Amino acid sequence: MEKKGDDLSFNAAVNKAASSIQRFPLTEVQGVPLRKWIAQNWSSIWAFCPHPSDLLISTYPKSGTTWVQEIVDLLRNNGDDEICKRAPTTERSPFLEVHYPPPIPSGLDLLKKVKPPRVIKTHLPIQLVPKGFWENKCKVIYVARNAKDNVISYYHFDRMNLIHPDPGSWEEYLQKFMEGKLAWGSWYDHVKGYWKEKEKRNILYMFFEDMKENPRREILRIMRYLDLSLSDDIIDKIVELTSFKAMKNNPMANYSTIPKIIFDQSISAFMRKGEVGDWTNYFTLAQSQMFDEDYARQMADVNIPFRTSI
Ligand SMILES: Nc1ncnc2c1ncn2[C@@H]1O[C@H](COP(=O)(O)OS(=O)(=O)O)[C@@H](OP(=O)(O)O)[C@H]1O
Repeated sequence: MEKKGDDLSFNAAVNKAASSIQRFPLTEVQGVPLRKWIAQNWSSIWAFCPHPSDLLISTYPKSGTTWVQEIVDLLRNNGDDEICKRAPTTERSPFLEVHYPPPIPSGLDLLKKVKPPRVIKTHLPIQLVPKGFWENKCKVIYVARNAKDNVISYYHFDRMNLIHPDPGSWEEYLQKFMEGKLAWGSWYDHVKGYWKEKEKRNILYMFFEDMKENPRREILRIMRYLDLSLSDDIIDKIVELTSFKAMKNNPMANYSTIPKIIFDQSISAFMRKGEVGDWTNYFTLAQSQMFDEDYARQMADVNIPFRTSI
């Protein structure tokens, strides 16, 4: 594995790797399309063994990962926003599988710099999560978002994320989502995989829509799952600090530290809208009907209570 990146700041390392940064096609790992650098480093990712005290936050991309990462960091630090501004999300809560061209540090490099109990982000579907998480009985928070808003958010993200394949037209993109061809594969398999295992593996399964509807209630759910106990005043403060507006304006949470040659936020902001129901601004009636029919087929074996409006 590339080690040189450890001593370089992220931006300096990105500059060094600039000529290798481009929109590459995805590469499959066990049938799941992933970024090529992740696929190339798959054996070291699969071999990663967490500490039993580590917490995994898992999501299909664009489901509310960053939001829950911020909530967890604040809960673990008693609502102290100064401590939670010590570093960007990417360093406070490293992204397990992420790899870039060298010398940019990988998620595994960043994880080595943080002492357990760590908060680890992943987008891996459940069958690709390294076995050590289950063997060590790590806690896992899974966040799911309704498919229609999820694909809209992902479409805008792929427009500005210059290391993902070009999203093409919205029409084409929607098709790729339904066929499981976007990075990290099928949304349908992802949300179902964790849903079916949630009791057996003690996974806290959350919904983006519930968090929008009643953030306080959902923050308390996370607090209890983490065996923490914070005062009402501190919970109120965390609700405020993790509002969409506060996080959009927080440089340590809004991904503004990622250089423009990777995330070009002049195309679309990482903290874009943060709403439920934005899909109605994009899906035509025909697309919505076609999507719903396909959704019913792909989700026929489960009954996950997704809401496309609140
Ligand atoms: N605090 C808060 N409140 C409401 N919404 C929020 C919040 N933080 C992030 N977001 C929205 O979540 C979307 C980004 O998802 P992720 O953090 O999962 O992205 S990533 O997969 O880690 O790249 C993205 O959704 P869209 O705005 O719909 O694109 C973010 O705006």
